[in-house]
Amino acid sequence: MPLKFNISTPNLAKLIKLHLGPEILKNNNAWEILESPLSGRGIFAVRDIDAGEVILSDIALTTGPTSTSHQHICCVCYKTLEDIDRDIQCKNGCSLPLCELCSNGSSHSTECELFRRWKPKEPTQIIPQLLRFVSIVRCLFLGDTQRKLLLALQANNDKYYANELQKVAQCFANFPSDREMLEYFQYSIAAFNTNAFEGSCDRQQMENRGRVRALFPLASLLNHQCTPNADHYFDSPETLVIIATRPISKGEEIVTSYTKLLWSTLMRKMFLKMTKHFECCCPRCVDPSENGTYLSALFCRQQGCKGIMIPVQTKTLQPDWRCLTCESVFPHSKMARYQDFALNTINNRINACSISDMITFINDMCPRFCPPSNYVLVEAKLNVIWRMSRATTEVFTEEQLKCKDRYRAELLELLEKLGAGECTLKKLITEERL
Ligand SMILES: C[S@@+](CC[C@H](N)C(=O)[O-])C[C@H]1O[C@@H](n2cnc3c(N)ncnc32)[C@H](O)[C@@H]1O
Repeated sequence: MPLKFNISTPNLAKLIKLHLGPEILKNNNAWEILESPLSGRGIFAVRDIDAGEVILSDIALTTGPTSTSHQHICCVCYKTLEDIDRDIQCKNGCSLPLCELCSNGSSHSTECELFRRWKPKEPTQIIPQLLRFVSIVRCLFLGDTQRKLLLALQANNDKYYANELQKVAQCFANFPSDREMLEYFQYSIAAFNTNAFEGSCDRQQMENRGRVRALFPLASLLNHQCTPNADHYFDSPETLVIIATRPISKGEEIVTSYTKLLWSTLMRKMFLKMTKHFECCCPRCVDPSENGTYLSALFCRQQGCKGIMIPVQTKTLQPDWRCLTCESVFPHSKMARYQDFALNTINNRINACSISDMITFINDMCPRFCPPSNYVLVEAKLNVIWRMSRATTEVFTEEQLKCKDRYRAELLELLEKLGAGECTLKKLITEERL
């Protein structure tokens, strides 16, 4: 089969239904695949859908561990491997982390054999690039329908994806040089980077599972909007569920966000351009006030002025900035330096401070150099709520608990202004399951 499978949209829909099978399709019929005015193919509602309703469930083509987990997980069942000092690598010498149960099962044997044949140069180390490559190697083992689906997905061309394969090749003494196989890997890397979902597959935090990276043929057709009408969660490592965050009318395109909801417009634009190769022109992106949230805002650089500055043009990545009070205009280069300063100062603290120092820093220091609406400060507050809801031994003062409640109320108000509806972030903040 040639690399890249050209298929009409109706035939792609048939193939996806074949992949999902009748049992899964039974309660999975609120959607259809059509050409999208946003880009290529998209998913559309065939009936009115309520907020909170499940729109669709999708079954992965392949899954694998992510490279960024702070704790090692089994690369087959994704359960966290408790004691990192214990021998957690595959007993047969492929170098991948594996739990006791999966090391005795058969699911890992084919990829294990390949890894051993390619000879990892550092077999006693767990190398992040190789963890990320597991999901790509598994594309070799797809059945006919699943392979056709993989090759029918959009796969953006990017020189960094070639680097990704090169870096993997350098980790092995005997990596294949066969052109067909390398092209298949290259294509699979591009398809993953364009379409894959990453997330925790332990929604209830009961199974002790880590983060997974997976490619879903139907959910890969979801286009992006910065204020989306749908969100997702992993029901298991192989199952992705898409839910409506607000009521969706029959005929409306179902869209998710590829970025974090609380990022500023410039941050989202840069991320989408660099990683997904498009410029978003949704209503949120063209509103300089960012739905009245002023997530980009920085203090005016004019001496004596206490106003806030926002980017004035919405189409460029290097806009001029204008003060809403004194109307001074500053070039992006100057404001970008100032934004970087705020970002680095706050992020350095996030990584190094205790929770109580972080609260003091947010309340007493940040207002001197960063408007409260700026997305970096918003993310810092989110981080405090997250750490406080996870802390099991620390005892907080009444004052600190009040701060947490205030941050929560501010964040919920922000999500309301953005029209984010019943999104996963709102649920996590409300239920303190961040
Ligand atoms: C996950 S795919 C979405 C499905 C894709 N439309 C297709 O036909 O397979 C992601 C790609 O779709 C395109 N895309 C998604 N949302 C878009 C939007 N709002 N505006 C322009 N292009 C978009 C971009 O090229 C992006 O890299």
